Amino acid sequence: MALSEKELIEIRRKLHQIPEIGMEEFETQKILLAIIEKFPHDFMKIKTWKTAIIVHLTGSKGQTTIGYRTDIDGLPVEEKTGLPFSSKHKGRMHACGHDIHMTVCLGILSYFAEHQPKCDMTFIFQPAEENASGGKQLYESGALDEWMPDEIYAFHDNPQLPAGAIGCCMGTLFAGTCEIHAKFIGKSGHAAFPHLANDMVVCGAQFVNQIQTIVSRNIDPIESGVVTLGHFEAGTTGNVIAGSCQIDGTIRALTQVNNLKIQKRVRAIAEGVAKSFDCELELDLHQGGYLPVENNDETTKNFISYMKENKDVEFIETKPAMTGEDFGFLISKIPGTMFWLGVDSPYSLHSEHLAPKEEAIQKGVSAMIGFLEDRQRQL
Ligand SMILES: CC(=O)N[C@@H](CCC[C@H](N)C(=O)O)C(=O)O
Repeated sequence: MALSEKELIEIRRKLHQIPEIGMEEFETQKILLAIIEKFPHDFMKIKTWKTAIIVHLTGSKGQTTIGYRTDIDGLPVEEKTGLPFSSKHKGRMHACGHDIHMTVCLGILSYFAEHQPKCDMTFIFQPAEENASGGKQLYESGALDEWMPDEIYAFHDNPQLPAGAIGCCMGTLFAGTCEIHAKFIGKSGHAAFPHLANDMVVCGAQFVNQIQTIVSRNIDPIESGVVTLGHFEAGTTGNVIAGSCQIDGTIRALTQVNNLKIQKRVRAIAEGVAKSFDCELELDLHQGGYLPVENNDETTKNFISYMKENKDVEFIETKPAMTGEDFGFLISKIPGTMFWLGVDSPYSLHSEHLAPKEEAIQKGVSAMIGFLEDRQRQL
């Protein structure tokens, strides 16, 4: 039997309690496999790659393969929702709602495992969306090759949209991102003798300030970009000059051209600051698979038109967002559509208080089963 709403909620709560960091999703994989194993296997094949699971359904007239992807990793966040089914893993939380993503994916899979699709279908449970470009790694491993989708779909939950609403737009949905890891290495010393040391707090502060000019001075104001430095660590106490400074952050831009432009400016400023402070610099700018999520024109036009016409779906045309997603890599290889599923929460993604509304799950499953059936009639 396809999973009922009650079963879906039970599964979501179970998954919510065991969040794991990217590429370490061993328990998550075990639970997912145990659930999938119970689905009918008449036309289903399963394989794993590291902590990923790939499920293939052979369609009755399978000439085209439709892909559907969920991510499965959690974040290094200490949960503070107070929910009775809060995370049991200290310092780990499904603070980006991937427990909702997995549950919706299982709901859709459970339906098609029972109702043979016309097209072949590949369901991808992908690790490490948050930290290690799991989608890119999986694609490049070749594990998808024999079941490679011709088109692919995925969603991200959105606390700002009503529970169960579907949001999407033509073109770019999410920004491309790039992690910044900068370490300035000078010389520590006594607070009273600055001339005998090389103070990396002052150096790091210069870097932070100069970085602020990139978006305001180097990016066309009609376009956009973000440079956020979320982590600054230097020194140990007030009367010791800090000998090193670690700064970490992230770049976001809606086009790859602007992303690369910002990366170039971050590098130039970091190198310039290091030179002017006569210190060493270790700089890592890491984009990995976090390319802009560029929705394909044909699949997205069709997706939006289905969702708008479906009376049971609340469809909201959204603007592009500066969130990143390594689905950007998969969608650069396979045409497809990414969309939002509303989960209505006053807290943002990555908040320790995020508590998505569970009524979104069944709504998301029903909307996607309807869409995927409609799509298969066209192919
Ligand atoms: C939806 C979401 O929140 N995605 C993450 C993706 C991480 C990107 C990468 N690790 C970075 O920090 O640049 C996001 O932070 O947008």
